[in-house]
Amino acid sequence: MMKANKIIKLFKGTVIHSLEIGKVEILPNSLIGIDEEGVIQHMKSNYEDLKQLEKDVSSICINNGIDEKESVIDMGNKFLIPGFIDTHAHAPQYHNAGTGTDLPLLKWLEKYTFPVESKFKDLVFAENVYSKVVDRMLRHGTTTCCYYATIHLEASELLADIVSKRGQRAFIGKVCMDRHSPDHYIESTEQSINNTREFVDRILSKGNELVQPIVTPRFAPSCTNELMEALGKLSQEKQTLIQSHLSENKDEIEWVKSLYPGIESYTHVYKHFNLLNERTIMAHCVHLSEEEIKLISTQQTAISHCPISNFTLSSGNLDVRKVLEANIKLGLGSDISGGYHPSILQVIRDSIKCSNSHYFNNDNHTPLTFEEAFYLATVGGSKVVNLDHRIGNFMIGKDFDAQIIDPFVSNSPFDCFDGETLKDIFQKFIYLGDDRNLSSLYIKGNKIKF
Ligand SMILES: O=c1[nH]c(=O)c2nc[nH]c2[nH]1
Repeated sequence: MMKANKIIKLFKGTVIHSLEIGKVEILPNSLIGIDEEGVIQHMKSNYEDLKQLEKDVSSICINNGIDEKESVIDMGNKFLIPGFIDTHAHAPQYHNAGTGTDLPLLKWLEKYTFPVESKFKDLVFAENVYSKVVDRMLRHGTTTCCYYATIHLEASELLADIVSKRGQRAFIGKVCMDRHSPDHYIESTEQSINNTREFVDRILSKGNELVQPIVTPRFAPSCTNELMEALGKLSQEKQTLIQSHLSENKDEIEWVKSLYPGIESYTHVYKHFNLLNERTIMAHCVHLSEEEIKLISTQQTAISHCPISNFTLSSGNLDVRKVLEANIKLGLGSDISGGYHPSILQVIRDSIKCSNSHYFNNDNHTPLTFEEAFYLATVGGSKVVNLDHRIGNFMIGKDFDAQIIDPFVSNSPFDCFDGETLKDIFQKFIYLGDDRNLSSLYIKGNKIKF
């Protein structure tokens, strides 16, 4: 049984969240109370009698010894939604976001991505880019992010420190690459193993439960067997999450086939090295065979769907319906900077377009609805990072990771009209909203500056 702590803050107004895929609950006249740990202790909705709501506000304030004027946030005609969860982003690549959109994956890595990542050995350069990317993610309502850093130990730790300072919830990975990488951006096997262990220990020793290390073999082609094996063992020993890339681009898949002629498939390569389990997040997964989908499902591995990136690098389109039908954990990723936009709202829109494009070629594909895409950006993401008991929606006992959205802000990118329902306004926000609509942001109950 969860201990009910003293409520220190109340949020009054419309709450919108998902409890199950495809269903968005729109709950006017709601009351959410959080304790000093930022945990939701009270959640009641749909008061028909507003006097009763006010009575409850007063009695909660009296019972918890808090001042009504200071502790109650009346959201008025704004609404509360869960923070977005970005399940795949490359923090250093934010430097390049919006540029270098003309090449497919392997050429793009060589021409644009490795050169910029190699600059992160310079901590001044790193601090500038990392401060900006974390601030930008927060401004777009991303309360939890799975970040790739670079191969550099110190700069990766710096990213974790910046994230901690800003109060974001995140998984941070020091990238591992000990082969098929340029001379200016490669580590020895020994360096990669030792620095990853050191990185994991350093992050864990900081004791910030919101910021966790994640073991990060870049992708199978850039890691030797010895490194892959060591990373599988390390993540098992430390019980960390694992993130990598899988089946994004057809040339990449052919390359993996040539590197591992004896192994059944790209997905089986990760399985072979104990890197495909219930703590793993695989980005992209665009070209999986039926066998590979089955294996991912059996292993309870999660997929991060990155449609902006998949369109931009001309990688292909993930069939989300197939993934959902296989009962695979699925969330959304910006994949900065393969994906050019840091906003999960933009990723939601492209996930719907991606699914629609499947439908053009296959009548049996039911296109993703905006309600489903919103679920993937919130609850879906929470399952991907194995934190669905803590975040994703506003159930009692979960942490309060939330965005207060103002659809009527003076410079709003969309207009609302008389007679529109809350659902209409919410849908307009999903399709047309942006950071101008973000009024306040909370992570584990803390109000975040952005
Ligand atoms: O979209 C991607 N971005 C990357 O940085 C990367 N590295 C390997 N595979 C990758 N795919």
